[in-house]
Amino acid sequence: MDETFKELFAVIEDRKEELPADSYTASLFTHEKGQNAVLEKLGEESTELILAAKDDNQQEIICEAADIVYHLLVLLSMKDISLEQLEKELQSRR
Ligand SMILES: N=c1c2ncn([C@@H]3O[C@H](COP(=O)(O)OP(=O)(O)OP(=O)(O)O)[C@@H](O)[C@H]3O)c2ncn1[C@@H]1O[C@H](COP(=O)(O)O)[C@@H](O)[C@H]1O
Repeated sequence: MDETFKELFAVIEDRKEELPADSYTASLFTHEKGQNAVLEKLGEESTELILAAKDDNQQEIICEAADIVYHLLVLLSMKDISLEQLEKELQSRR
């Protein structure tokens, strides 16, 4: 799992750098709404996650959780926050 997060974050960082035209991730970095594009997505996906949980729909919960993790990593990258910084914060709470 650790590797999956690192690999996904590395792809997101690459997309931020290279901005390929066919990349959804790149489109979030160049969106006319600015950071609001990813913030709105996080809001929408959070609502969808809540609804999936209320419905006790395990598969839907997994999908929405994955959407949130992906968009969260995009937001961290947008704000120049590293995975190590997130890890450090989580470890400080142990
Ligand atoms: N993990 C993800 C990921 N999760 C969700 N999404 C996208 O997030 C978008 C929003 O999800 P929604 O549920 O709102 O779907 P939608 O109805 O199509 O939304 P709209 O875009 O139309 O508003 C969808 O277009 C999904 O494809 C993702 N897009 C990319 N990744 C990862 O990022 C990598 C790079 O992707 P590209 O940037 O597209 O090359 C991929 O290999 C994946 O590993």
